[in-house]
Formats: sequence, structure tokens, C-alpha cells
Amino acid sequence: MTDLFIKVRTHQEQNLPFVIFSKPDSSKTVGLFQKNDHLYFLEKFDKKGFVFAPFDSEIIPFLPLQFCDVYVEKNNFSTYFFEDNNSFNLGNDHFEETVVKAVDSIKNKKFEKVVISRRELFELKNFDIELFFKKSLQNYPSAFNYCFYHPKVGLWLGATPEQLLKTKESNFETVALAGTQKVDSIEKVVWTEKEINEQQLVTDFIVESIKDFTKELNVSNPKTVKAGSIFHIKTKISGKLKSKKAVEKVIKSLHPTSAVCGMPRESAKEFIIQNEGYNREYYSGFLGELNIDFTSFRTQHSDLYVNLRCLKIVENTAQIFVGCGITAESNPKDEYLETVNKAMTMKKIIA
Ligand SMILES: C=C(O[C@H]1C=CC=C(C(=O)O)[C@@H]1O)C(=O)O
Repeated sequence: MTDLFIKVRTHQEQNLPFVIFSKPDSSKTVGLFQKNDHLYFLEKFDKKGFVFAPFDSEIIPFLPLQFCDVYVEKNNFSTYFFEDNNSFNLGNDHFEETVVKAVDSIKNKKFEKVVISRRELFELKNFDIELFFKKSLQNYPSAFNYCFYHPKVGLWLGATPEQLLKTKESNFETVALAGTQKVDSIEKVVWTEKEINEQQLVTDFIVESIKDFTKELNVSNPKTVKAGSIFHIKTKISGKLKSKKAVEKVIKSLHPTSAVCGMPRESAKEFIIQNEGYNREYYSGFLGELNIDFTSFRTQHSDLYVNLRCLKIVENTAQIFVGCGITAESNPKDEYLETVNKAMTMKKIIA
């Protein structure tokens, strides 16, 4: 076991907060180990540390740099195998009914798009953070892989493909991600009009939300990208912010993005809260480095991700969170299958 994972084990034994993470395509894992068990909240966006924000609250847990030890370690890519186990609880529950209701609301012009999610429970046999994290890195090297623990928040893990915001001084970058297809033997992915329109809605939403805070804004052509065993359509949106203070405004206007909430945001959010039937907590919130890059120790760098393809561990059960974008053309069975495929990405690493 390496120093980083020895530190993880000691922190777990002492019930102290920590986060370990590896950024997309990085060869390093960073560990932040808080020296006390206090739950700090982010009050001002000029602080340096690691944020872990929920879907629906402005109260944002934060690991401040000043109270943490930082470890950076090279990733060790030994090969981890996993078994394909079929005894999963597929947990269809009332998901399809909610999708039907969402499609009706869209047809009745309550909103254009809403993201409906569900939680699937998975019983863990032996769970070990080091093993999970290394399997996750091996399977999803181009994701933001993390494991976050706070005694007052819980144990969360994930491998998210969605960047919320990356800034280097006044330069910024974000993405519009939508559309989902399973990677089978397909060589060339063909997107339907529904998927192309859905992704365009996400791009338009982002451009509209941030344009007042930017002095330069570039939108790339949409591209097909792979996130584990799933393809998505992605557009890169980049440029320059008007001022340093704009970081907070941009975060607040992006979150929750229409890739996890919907459009218009407020009515979609209200529908989610009233109809999903469970509390998303930190799923579809955001997380990452604020005002510091922990590998280079450069300040004025932030690197934040949307908390997707994630799970929460409670005793010996993993709660896997999965959702998909619903538009007027959505078919409840297909959408359910899409969540099954997304859940599979997480099951692969905990099975
Ligand atoms: C809400 C999720 O995915 C979003 C991101 C990419 C594609 C999506 C989609 O095709 O619906 C979702 O908007 C999730 O994985 O839980």
C-alpha cells in the first residue's frame, strides 16, 4: 500500500474528512486530508480548497486548504479485474411513470426539458476504497475520479465525464454534454434528431447563462466522446471572463446545468423535487478544486465537475444515482434502459 492509501486508511479509522481525486487523463492522484472533523461551508468563492456542492442548496461543504494535509502521488496502473455479476436490483420503481408525467408536462409547455433520475441500491460484499479507486481509474481514465468522505456528509465516489467549469486566471472552459448511446460493436455512432436537439438545448442554455460575464466566447462543433462504456455528444465552450469575481457568478449561473436539471431551470427543478420521490443530495451537484491546482499549487486555477456517475456508500449498500434528459419525444422504456446502462458504469467498479 502506498503512502496515500495508508493515509486514507488512517483517516477512515479516525473518522476524519478527506478527498482523493485524479483529474481526466492525469497520471497523478491528489489527496486532501482535513486535520479536524469540523464541517466547513464555502462562504466566499475566493477561498482555496475542495468544494462538494449538493444539487439543491447554497450550503456547500468545503475542505479548506489551510486545514488540510496535501498528498500527491503517481498513479499505479496495475491491472484490476472485475466479475460480471447479474444479480443486480434494477430498481425500476416509479421511474417510468415519472417520465410519462414529465413528457406530459413538456407537451403542456411547462418546460422544454427535464432530467429525471433514480437511485439503484447495490449490496456490497467487500468494499475497499483503494481497490475501488484504482479500478475506477483504470476503467475511466478520462473521467474525474474521486472519493470524498466527511463524517457529516457521508462517503461518495464517482467517475464523472462532465466538466462544470475550468478556469486559469481569466481563461475559462466548460462543456455541454448530452445524448447517450451504449458502446457495443458500433464503429460509427449515429445520433438521432432527438439527441442532437437535446444536446443543442444544453449548449444554448450554457451560452445564454454565461454570456454576460464573459468578454470572449467560443463554441466548438459538437463531437462524439466516450465515457467508459457510453458515448455522449459534447461541445466545448471557452473564452475569457470579464473579471476574477465572475467565477462565482459563472458557477451560480451554470449550476445545475440543463444536462442534470432541465430548461427553463426553475420549473424543471420544481418538477424534479416534487416528482422524483427521493433526495438527490450530492448527485448532480458539483465538486472539485477551487482557486488552487493541487498538483502544481498554482492559485487562481479552479477545476470543477458535475457529480455524475456517482454513488454513496451507506454501511454495506451502494446507492447508485443515474438520470437522463427527457424531451417531448422521450420513450419511458428507452430512458429507463439508458439509466440501466449508466448504472452499469458504476457497477463495473464495485462488483
Ligand atoms: C444525468 C446524467 O447524465 C447527463 C449527462 C450526459 C447525458 C445525459 C443524457 O443523455 O440524458 C444526461 O443529461 C447521469 O448520468 O446521471
